[in-house]
Amino acid sequence: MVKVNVDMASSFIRAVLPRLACRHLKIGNNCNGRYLYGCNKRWVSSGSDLVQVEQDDSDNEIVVLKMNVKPVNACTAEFNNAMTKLIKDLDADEQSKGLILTSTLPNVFSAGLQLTALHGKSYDEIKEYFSTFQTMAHTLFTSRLATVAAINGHAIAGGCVIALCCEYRVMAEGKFHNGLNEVIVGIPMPAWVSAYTVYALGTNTAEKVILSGKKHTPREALQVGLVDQVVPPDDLIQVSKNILSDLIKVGDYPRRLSKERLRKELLMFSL
Ligand SMILES: CCCCC/C=C/C(=O)SCCNC(=O)CCNC(=O)[C@H](O)C(C)(C)COP(=O)(O)OP(=O)(O)OC[C@H]1O[C@@H](n2cnc3c(N)ncnc32)[C@H](O)[C@@H]1OP(=O)(O)O
Repeated sequence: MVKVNVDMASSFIRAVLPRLACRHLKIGNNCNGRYLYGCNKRWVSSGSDLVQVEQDDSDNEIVVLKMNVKPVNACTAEFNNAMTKLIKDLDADEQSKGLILTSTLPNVFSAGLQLTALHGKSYDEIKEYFSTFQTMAHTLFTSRLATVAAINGHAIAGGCVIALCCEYRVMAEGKFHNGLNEVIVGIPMPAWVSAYTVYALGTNTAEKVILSGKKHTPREALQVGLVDQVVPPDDLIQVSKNILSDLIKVGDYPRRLSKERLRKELLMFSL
């Protein structure tokens, strides 16, 4: 489990918990299902239905992961752990080449951290919860698989971070927002999230995006580079599949090693 920066956790607790005390958020939590895919020789499962797994091609090369934490895909600890397990299992499965990350919910990709997980919790419990999110993000960011985020709705704060961990981001047109609003909700941005954002957007734009806390429309998100493409909602998955197919055409070994080399300089923020 990765360590969470103590200053960040403590500022978060001071800044945000009083506001949370005023809200009573509820969240759905389904933990019964198991999702199998592929032929008899292999299977991957999150051990829960918080993430649904779909195989997408006869060669078992592409997997679609659908976040499924009603009502807004807030990242519960259970969800973070399920995602981490799934991505690690896929990484270990040589047949798997790429994954598309999307959501089962019609208008929300992810609302980020589960704010209710922080209310009334001890400092150590909050640190532990943060580390489940960071471990999940780190696992996705460093996955050997080609990764595409198919953003089918709002991607806020941690939801935007999950998308930034992917190599390519496609967003559906619509009345959705995409952004890093941490400073608005009172969270000093953790260094590792800033580093991932700089990696995706470049320093100057990342600074503007992070310090403004602005929530962008899909078109605005495209302009600042939070997403690479905006498409009609009905085309989202097919476009994502086409992109992923192109990404995995490249020889697996050179691609894998190059991705590792490109991203490894950021690992210091994640260990
Ligand atoms: C380890 C450090 C990482 C640091 C970086 C990450 C930080 C974070 O992620 S902080 C989280 C910041 N997230 C947000 O500010 C998003 C807040 N939510 C929204 O803006 C909206 O809910 C929405 C745009 C995502 C969806 O809007 P809408 O479809 O209108 O749904 P509602 O607002 O009515 O929400 C439905 C339901 O869900 C509850 N809820 C919303 N967000 C969260 C959340 N993040 N955690 C837990 N619960 C959440 C909301 O309260 C509603 O509950 P009920 O009133 O009980 O129906």
